[in-house]
Amino acid sequence: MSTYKYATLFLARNISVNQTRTFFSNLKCLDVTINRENGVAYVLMKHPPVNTLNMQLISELSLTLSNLEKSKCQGMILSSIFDKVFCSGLDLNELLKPKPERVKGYFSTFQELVIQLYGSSFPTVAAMTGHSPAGGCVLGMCCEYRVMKKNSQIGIPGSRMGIALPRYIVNLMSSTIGLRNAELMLTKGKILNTDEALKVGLIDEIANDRTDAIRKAEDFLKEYEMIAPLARGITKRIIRRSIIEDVKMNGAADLENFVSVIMLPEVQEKLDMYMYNLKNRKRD
Ligand SMILES: CCCCCCCCCCCC/C=C/CC(=O)SCCNC(=O)CCNC(=O)[C@H](O)C(C)(C)COP(=O)(O)OP(=O)(O)OC[C@H]1O[C@@H](n2cnc3c(N)ncnc32)[C@H](O)[C@@H]1OP(=O)(O)O
Repeated sequence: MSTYKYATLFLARNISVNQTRTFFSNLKCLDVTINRENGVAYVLMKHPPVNTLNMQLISELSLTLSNLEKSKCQGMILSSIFDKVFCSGLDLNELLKPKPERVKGYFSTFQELVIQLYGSSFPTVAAMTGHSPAGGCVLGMCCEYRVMKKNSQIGIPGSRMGIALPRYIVNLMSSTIGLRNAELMLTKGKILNTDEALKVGLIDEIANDRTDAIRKAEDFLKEYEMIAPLARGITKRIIRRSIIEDVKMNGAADLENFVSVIMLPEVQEKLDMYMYNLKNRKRD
């Protein structure tokens, strides 16, 4: 991200550039900055054009989370440098005509990222600056609070593509919006607009634009300033334990099962068609 863009991002919220420090400078798909005053980390995805979760972005997110845990950061805002898209989900190129070992490694790295983000000790907010389909929705659900820019879309279209989602994703959705809403949403592979997402509780607030999304995310984190981090972290882990333990127990079997489904000719055909439609659809 250019210095100008940084300056506008922080000055818009009365934080001087001097109050921030770049946490890592050698990441290709992320900008990670920490506000020295309050210890909040800004993790901004910057993998053009639409933050597709390729192996590099997933690995950098994972590395960053490990380092933030070690650095005792006080909170994290996960966002995107792009105004229209938060994250376009998993890289469909990884799912098309895949080699079994490669695709297994890919899903297992994503699964580890989900556990890491969902189980992080510090508070997390997703400032979703735009569309958040599938894997983008999953990243958001792993955070404790979600702010999404108006006129965006969010959801997981797995069923529409003939793919049953792994159990940990279904559990994550159920714990976010309740069993009934999760059933309706996931069995239909439904994508919601911002208002619908707010109504079912998939997001917590709507933002007018990117700056507003970041400001609302900061306001959420501010509420924790007077709360003891240890007590907060332990409570979060207790609440989140069942999903994390379930992934640890059943994640490997889920993965095997899921990979064999992805390799089925009929699923590959659907994915191929999906990709074709994506490349050839009318842009708005
Ligand atoms: C969907 C279920 C699959 C099941 C897999 C299960 C995995 C299990 C574990 C995880 C569970 C959670 C599920 C995750 C699954 C996924 O994440 S699969 C990916 C699903 N994502 C999508 O369907 C999003 C598709 N993209 C869009 O709808 C749009 O791109 C956008 C709304 C995000 C942005 O629109 P716009 O700004 O108009 O950009 P585009 O011109 O469409 O895109 C630019 C460019 O990027 C390519 N692209 C977009 N998304 C992806 C992607 N996910 N993978 C690969 N490539 C992608 C797009 O084709 C364009 O390329 P060209 O410029 O045409 O070459």
